Amino acid sequence: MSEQMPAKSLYERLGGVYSIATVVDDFIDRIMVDPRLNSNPLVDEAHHRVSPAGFKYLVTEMSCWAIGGPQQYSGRSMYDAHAHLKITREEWAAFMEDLDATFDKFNVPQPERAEFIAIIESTKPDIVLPTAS
Ligand code: HEM
Repeated sequence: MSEQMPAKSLYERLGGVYSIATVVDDFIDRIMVDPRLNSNPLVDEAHHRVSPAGFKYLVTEMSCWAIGGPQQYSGRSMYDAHAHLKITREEWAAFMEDLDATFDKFNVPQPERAEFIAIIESTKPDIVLPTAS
């Protein structure tokens, strides 16, 4: 790439909000019914309490914000949104498998996938707490 051409943000490379919202839509539909996640009664309760549309809105907004889009994330911090759910490492692994399945479905290219996953992984210490084993 020449020096004059600034690198495109991950947000731009993924196709902006219309593409990202489509990916989030598929992903949230997947995780909300995943028995490996809903076997945690706290997650199951929350998955049935929050509206899918609102959940998708917040996850889309956060995703866009985290990867260089113009959006401002207006939701809670990752710690505040998840500490009460006592999410385990096994549940985290299931969540990441669901994410892979969604990326496969939309043929998200490997470099973009890896960048996105690195951002998600950076939130793990706030979501999977040591007390949850
Ligand atoms: C095993 C992993 C995860 C599970 C089971 C999970 C589940 C949930 C549930 C059930 C809620 C609703 C909580 C409530 O209102 O009581 C929630 C909120 C949320 N989650 Fe997750 N989550 C996981 C990981 C992540 C990750 C990695 C991200 C993004 C990096 C994320 C982003 C969000 C956002 C943006 C909200 C909404 C926050 C708000 O209401 O203000 N989650 N999650």
